[in-house]
Amino acid sequence: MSIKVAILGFGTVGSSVARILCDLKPQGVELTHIFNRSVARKRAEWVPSTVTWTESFDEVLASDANVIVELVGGLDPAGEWVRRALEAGKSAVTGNKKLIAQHGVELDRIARAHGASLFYGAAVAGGIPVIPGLQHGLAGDQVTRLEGILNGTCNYILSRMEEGAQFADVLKDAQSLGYAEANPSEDVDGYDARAKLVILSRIALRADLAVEDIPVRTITSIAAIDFEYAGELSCTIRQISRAETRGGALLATVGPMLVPKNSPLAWSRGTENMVLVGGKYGGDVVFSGHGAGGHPTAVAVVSDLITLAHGSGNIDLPSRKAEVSGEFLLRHYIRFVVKDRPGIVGEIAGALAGEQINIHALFQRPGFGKDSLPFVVTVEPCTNSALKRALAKISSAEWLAEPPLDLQILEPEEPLK
Ligand SMILES: NC(=O)C1=CN([C@@H]2O[C@H](COP(=O)(O)OP(=O)(O)OC[C@H]3O[C@@H](n4cnc5c(N)ncnc54)[C@H](OP(=O)(O)O)[C@@H]3O)[C@@H](O)[C@H]2O)C=CC1
Ligand SMILES: N[C@@H](CC=O)C(=O)O
Repeated sequence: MSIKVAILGFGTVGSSVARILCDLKPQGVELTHIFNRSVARKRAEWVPSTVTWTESFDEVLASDANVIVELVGGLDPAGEWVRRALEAGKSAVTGNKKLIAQHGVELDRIARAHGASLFYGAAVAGGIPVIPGLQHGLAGDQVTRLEGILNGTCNYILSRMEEGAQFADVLKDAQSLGYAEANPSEDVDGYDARAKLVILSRIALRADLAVEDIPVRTITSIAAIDFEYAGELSCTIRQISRAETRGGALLATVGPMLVPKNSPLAWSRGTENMVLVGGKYGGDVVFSGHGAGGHPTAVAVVSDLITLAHGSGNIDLPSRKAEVSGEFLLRHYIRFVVKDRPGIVGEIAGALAGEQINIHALFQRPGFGKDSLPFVVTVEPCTNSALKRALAKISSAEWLAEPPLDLQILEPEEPLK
């Protein structure tokens, strides 16, 4: 089978897809159209003259291109364009995790109803073949657990902060290198990773989760001092996404966590992503590689195009709607910054004891002024809600110089009692 391809969106990923198609010329894949707003400024001399540059989606829809590659991003108007293309019987390939997390099930239904296919291998973990790996390679297992690093921008920021860089500087670098989303809050506040976790949960756990049900935490509250205290616990800090089935329940969460330095997750640097998949029959499988950036992501898009050109469709793995709980039972790291005076630790211990939460350790580095003194309390495994109630009891204490930072510590979880 031969496919004619129209790329929608000639930005970081779209231009890399065009570049790879022009360089590799994969058999049966012909680039025919490039669509972008104000397209004249996008023209590149390395694109063959046979390719039509256009600002009109209707022109693409009316053309003989039978596959659209949506790399515009966001829900609107990109979602409407994908829907209209599928309804016209054209297949679609996209890297748009926001769209697939929220409307993937419905778009897949539309594709099947019109004899088309919908591929989104680039939507999770950039160039790492985790989606085809789950859809094909692990379809024969019963996956019960997903855990990993799903956002390259956060990993880039946190691994650079670990080396001493400042948050604002590294975020700027991530934006200029094309890793960050158009609105970087999607990355640093956890929404991008959450959308990816929803997609992976659908494929691997066969659970259809509502995006907004998964608790997310921002990485913007992490400070240099947290890497120092994390180091004293033989840990570093990474944005971790987790989902697992436990009994009848589904637990899921996204946010910065303390990761033991001997965990493979701690070794990931820069834009590397890593996904650990736990299967009932096959045990653990790890996927890793570059999760952001034009070329790695474009590899996933071009691989989807080659799969389509070979006439292969997706395996239908039905998912069921599932309710989410964020109540993992884990140790926590709590960093306080206080206006120092006697009795503070006693008040904290009292608030924790009121929720049956036991202190595990207490760290206080010398060398800080009394007006803004950071110290850390770690606690034995407890749920988020119990800890939240305990911290609420001291939230208006006059000695708090800033709200406490609470991070889960990633380690094998104690069995639920
Ligand atoms: N960058 C990455 O590392 C990865 C990105 N993705 C996903 O891939 C998609 C594209 O990302 P990326 O290439 O980084 O984004 P960019 O912002 O670099 O590219 C988007 C392109 O779409 C164009 N565009 C935006 N809105 C419109 C519109 N309304 N009409 C016509 N053209 C429009 C933009 O034009 P203009 O230049 O005028 O803004 C730009 O050329 C997103 O869904 C993203 O989440 C997935 C994995 C990794
Ligand atoms: N902004 C995203 C890009 C890839 O999905 C990220 O940083 O991971």
